[in-house]
Amino acid sequence: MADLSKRSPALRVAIVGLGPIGIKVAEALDRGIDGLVLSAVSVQHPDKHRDWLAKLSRPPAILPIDGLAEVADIVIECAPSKLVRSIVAPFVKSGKTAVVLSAGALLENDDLIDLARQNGGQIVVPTGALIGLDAVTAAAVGEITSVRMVTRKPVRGLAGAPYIVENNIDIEKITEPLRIFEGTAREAAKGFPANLNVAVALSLAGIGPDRTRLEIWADPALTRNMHRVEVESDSARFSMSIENIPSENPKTGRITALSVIAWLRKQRAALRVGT
Ligand SMILES: NC(=O)C1=CN([C@@H]2O[C@H](COP(=O)(O)OP(=O)(O)OC[C@H]3O[C@@H](n4cnc5c(N)ncnc54)[C@H](OP(=O)(O)O)[C@@H]3O)[C@@H](O)[C@H]2O)C=CC1
Ligand SMILES: O=C([O-])CC(=O)C(=O)O
Repeated sequence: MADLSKRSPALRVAIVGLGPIGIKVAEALDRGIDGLVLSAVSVQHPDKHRDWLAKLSRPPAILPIDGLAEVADIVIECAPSKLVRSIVAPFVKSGKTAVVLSAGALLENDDLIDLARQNGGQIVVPTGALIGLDAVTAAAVGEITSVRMVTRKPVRGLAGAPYIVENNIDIEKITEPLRIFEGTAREAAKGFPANLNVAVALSLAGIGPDRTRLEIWADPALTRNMHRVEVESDSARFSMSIENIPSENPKTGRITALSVIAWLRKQRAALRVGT
């Protein structure tokens, strides 16, 4: 039988944003993840979510973002990228953990990483909609010579991106696959802030946002968001690809929420697999 006296108190988790990612993570926490409890959520329109939240077995508090650090040890950011700073700073400043899905925003707010370092906090970028960041971080312990990613998305998954608007690309009129972007992960984060967090996560795991190269294709025949990554290093050469089924938000792959749930399950697990 488990010796209950050896158990640490439950880690309190807060979620910002109840879009497709936040809802799935909240449901998983409410069903039960060993040693974790959902203490609070923050949303833009609380009235839209009140009924749903009341049906959870342990409804969390609905709080403004600046009230979360008082009631939680971990915050999961699954909200618009402009909110990353206001969500992450209070947690890492008090030595706590912030899980960031809008990874692109970390490039313009990289002082948050110093803030975490100085205060014993931690910023976690989960694998999210991508694949194989464990292999990329392992290869980066040695020397990586190149990381290339090719993303292919249905037109719906790219609509509204600033790069498309600024360059007057009429993606609705595309009838065959078209390469609409070629550049670095840093450039992609600016041009596609809600569509290419994965490229930034890959760059942070490997050789950084200025050396990670990316192509983006709009493909009207696709129904899935596809990412193919190729890595050359002094320990291994590998390529990986993933075909993501979109969630209710066509920009967000279903697997993203599952990646966060998998990370949460590891926090108090007796066996952790993968780095
Ligand atoms: N790293 C990765 O692999 C991936 C990252 N992402 C990123 O994850 C993030 C979340 O995506 P997704 O789940 O699709 O979310 P959505 O974009 O569909 O929803 C955003 C949520 O944020 C909430 N929100 C907006 N403004 C505020 C505010 N001021 N205060 C509190 N909450 C607010 C909204 O509240 P309300 O419902 O009340 O309007 C909504 O619930 C996005 O930035 C996306 O780009 C997505 C896929 C993969
Ligand atoms: O990176 C993102 O923000 C989303 C993405 O590509 C995906 O879900 O496949």
